[in-house]
Amino acid sequence: MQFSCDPDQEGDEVPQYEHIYQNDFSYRKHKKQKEEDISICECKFDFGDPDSACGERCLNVITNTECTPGYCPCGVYCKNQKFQKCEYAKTKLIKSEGRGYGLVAVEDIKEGQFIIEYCGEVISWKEAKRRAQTYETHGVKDAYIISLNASEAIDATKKGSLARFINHSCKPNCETRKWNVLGEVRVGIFAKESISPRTELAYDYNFEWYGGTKVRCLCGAVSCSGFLGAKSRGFQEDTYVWEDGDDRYSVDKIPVYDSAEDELTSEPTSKNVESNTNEEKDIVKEESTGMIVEQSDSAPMEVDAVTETVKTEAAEEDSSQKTAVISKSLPRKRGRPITKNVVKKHVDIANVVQLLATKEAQDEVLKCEEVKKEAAVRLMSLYDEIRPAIEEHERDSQDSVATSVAEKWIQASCYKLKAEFDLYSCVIKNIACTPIKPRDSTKIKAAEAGSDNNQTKLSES
Ligand SMILES: C[S@@+](CC[C@H](N)C(=O)[O-])C[C@H]1O[C@@H](n2cnc3c(N)ncnc32)[C@H](O)[C@@H]1O
Repeated sequence: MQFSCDPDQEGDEVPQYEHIYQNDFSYRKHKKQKEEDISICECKFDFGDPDSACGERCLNVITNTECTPGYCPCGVYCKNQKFQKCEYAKTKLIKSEGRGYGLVAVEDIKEGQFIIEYCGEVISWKEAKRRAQTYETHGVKDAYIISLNASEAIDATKKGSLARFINHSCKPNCETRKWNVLGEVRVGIFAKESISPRTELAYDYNFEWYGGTKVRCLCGAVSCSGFLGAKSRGFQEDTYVWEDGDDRYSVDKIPVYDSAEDELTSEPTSKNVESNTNEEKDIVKEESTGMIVEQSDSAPMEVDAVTETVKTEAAEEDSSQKTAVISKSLPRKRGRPITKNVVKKHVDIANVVQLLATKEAQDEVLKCEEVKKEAAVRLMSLYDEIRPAIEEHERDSQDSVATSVAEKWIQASCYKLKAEFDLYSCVIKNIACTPIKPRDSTKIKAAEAGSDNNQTKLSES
């Protein structure tokens, strides 16, 4: 159904989208929860203790799983069906300064409280990327696609709940959490702290920037990172001028999109336009904005099979808890190494081998080098194999990389490190213990005159 968000504001354009209270599954069927997959808690309802009905101590609550009606021992008293029953906090749609619409609390919200579900169309990642490109092409500035799981995203651009209006903040009072509801993963907005009425709700988008316009962040936090997606890998690689030991960066040439310029009105403060009670409402509309939903940034895995890279200090940024992410749709450049404060040390094995006088020593070093190359190739191809899992983890750290995948990665990484160690120790051993091959007769004579044949001459290299 369609509803108008702003019946009172004459002359204002109002957002046009279809309001939904449940995710839309046009692209695939909603999963049917199998009986053996239903998780039944051990709560027992006690009339004298209302908290006994699936509160904080409920095993399902602890594991972010909603109880299944008909199976919960607390029956109708079960309090762990908030997504299913749309038990949202009272909120109101407002015009936020410089950032289009936003959502504010209209009642006291407790820390940890479920506020609203982020509903939209459940689509594949492939479709999300395609749509993001299309939205961008059509000049859609706002992004409404967020990550759902390794293979799917939620697009609230055309169909969504009021959660689609929650803006980003670098110091947010809300966060996204994923819950398992009747066999499907659903995304909820939860309070990170207690929130008083008339306070705007905001969560950290962990926006991943892949290219295109850079949007100035207007969250107003003291710790604001300046741009949406500024903490993401793509943004930093594109924007920062890295030099050894120099953390300064240049933003001079960034073409900036200031969302304030797109404001429909110039009213400086929020104005209420709609509330999110569960009544059915008509939607208003307009082509919605394009955005892309991709993964958040986290410490990247680096694979460098060509040069030896020695990090002098941590190049990756802090990979603190990341939640949902919305980003531009350009494809990520894989395998692009982070170069901040990195010193490259290249050991030319061909040169080393030429120094060695005996064939045995040369063969030993060359064999170790082969093993090292194989280990690097193995790690590379493993990266390709497990990339979807890693990328999902980077997008959303709530989806942890499966143990089997992590084990494979650790094993291959250790194998590569050991191969490198073996190569370098083999080089050192042979340089130290093998006669150096003379390069010309002058050097031979000088060597014969000056020292024993067995003496190591590292300086002649
Ligand atoms: C999910 S929508 C939020 C609702 C949006 N304000 C609206 O009117 O529909 C995300 C978009 O809102 C804008 N936005 C959200 N937070 C912002 C912020 N802190 N600074 C600037 N723009 C922001 C950006 O254009 C972003 O792509």
